[in-house]
Amino acid sequence: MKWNKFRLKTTTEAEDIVSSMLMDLGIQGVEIEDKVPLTQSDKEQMFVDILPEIEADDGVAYLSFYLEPEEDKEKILSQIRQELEAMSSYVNVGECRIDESETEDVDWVNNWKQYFHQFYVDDILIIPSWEQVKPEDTDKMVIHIDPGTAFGTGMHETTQLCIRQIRKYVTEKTRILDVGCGSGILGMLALKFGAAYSVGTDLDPCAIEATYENMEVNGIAKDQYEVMIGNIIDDKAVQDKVGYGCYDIVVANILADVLVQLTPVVVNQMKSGGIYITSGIIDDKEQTVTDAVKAAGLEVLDVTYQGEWVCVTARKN
Ligand SMILES: C[S@@+](CC[C@H](N)C(=O)[O-])C[C@H]1O[C@@H](n2cnc3c(N)ncnc32)[C@H](O)[C@@H]1O
Repeated sequence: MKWNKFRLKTTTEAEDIVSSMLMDLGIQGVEIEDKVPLTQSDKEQMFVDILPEIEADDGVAYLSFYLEPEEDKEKILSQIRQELEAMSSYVNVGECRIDESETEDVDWVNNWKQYFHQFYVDDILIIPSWEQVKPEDTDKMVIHIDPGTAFGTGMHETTQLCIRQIRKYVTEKTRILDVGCGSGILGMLALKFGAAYSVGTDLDPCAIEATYENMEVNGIAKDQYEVMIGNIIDDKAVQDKVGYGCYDIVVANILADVLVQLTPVVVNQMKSGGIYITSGIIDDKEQTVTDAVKAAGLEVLDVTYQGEWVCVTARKN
């Protein structure tokens, strides 16, 4: 289907209020493009692993929205112009030029793929499953990834922090539990590092589906990596299925506030002497998570950092 795309030029000062006005007029989904640096809180709230490079802020914001061909665009644009006129008495709405174009099917689901290309984390080649391994890389440790709509390209700092800690502690006897497996990247890499067995859990059915697909592309059998849907924090059936006292490593790359609830539960899944690797922690929340880890009876072994993100590694003694 073809869509009419409209791109409204305004200011960063007015972008939120203009965006709300568009929504109030019944427009579903407004894309905001600006160059305002993300705050710590934005980064935590967004917690996505693909972010395009951002240039210096110039105060300009573009709001894009789409209308279906049968919608009365002249009526809607006229309402928008009236609202912008009224707003201009109390906020700098800027130029308010509205450019129109026609676009083919909007591929909301796959647009991110333009930002995901093969790259290295240390000596590990992480490659989208639609790209080819170059001849000079065939001797490398390679992991093929298509996260679909789940998290876990390996590009995010927190995933990389977890990868390094898993590699540090994994042995050939390791049974690892990845809570919040997303694309399955951590559990699969643990197996490539030599672990015996991985279990992944996630709340999100798309993550479970992506993990199965990535296992297949990477030649990982279902008897090496078991994937379970559900919330281990409060679902006893999931806790029972995952099992108690049987993991050498538990990794959880989830936001700090979830880790605080998760830690006292998941400690029961760990063997004595087991390692707990947690990331997803923006630096403001480091203390909150280390406090929760200690309160659950774990000994903090290591705190590592990349950008504004933190990884806390602890042991169950
Ligand atoms: C940041 S992603 C991490 C994905 C992958 N492990 C990585 O490191 O790239 C966090 C994942 O945790 C999942 N999640 C959040 N809360 C959860 C919970 N209570 N139990 C299981 N999964 C959870 C989310 O659906 C998401 O897939």
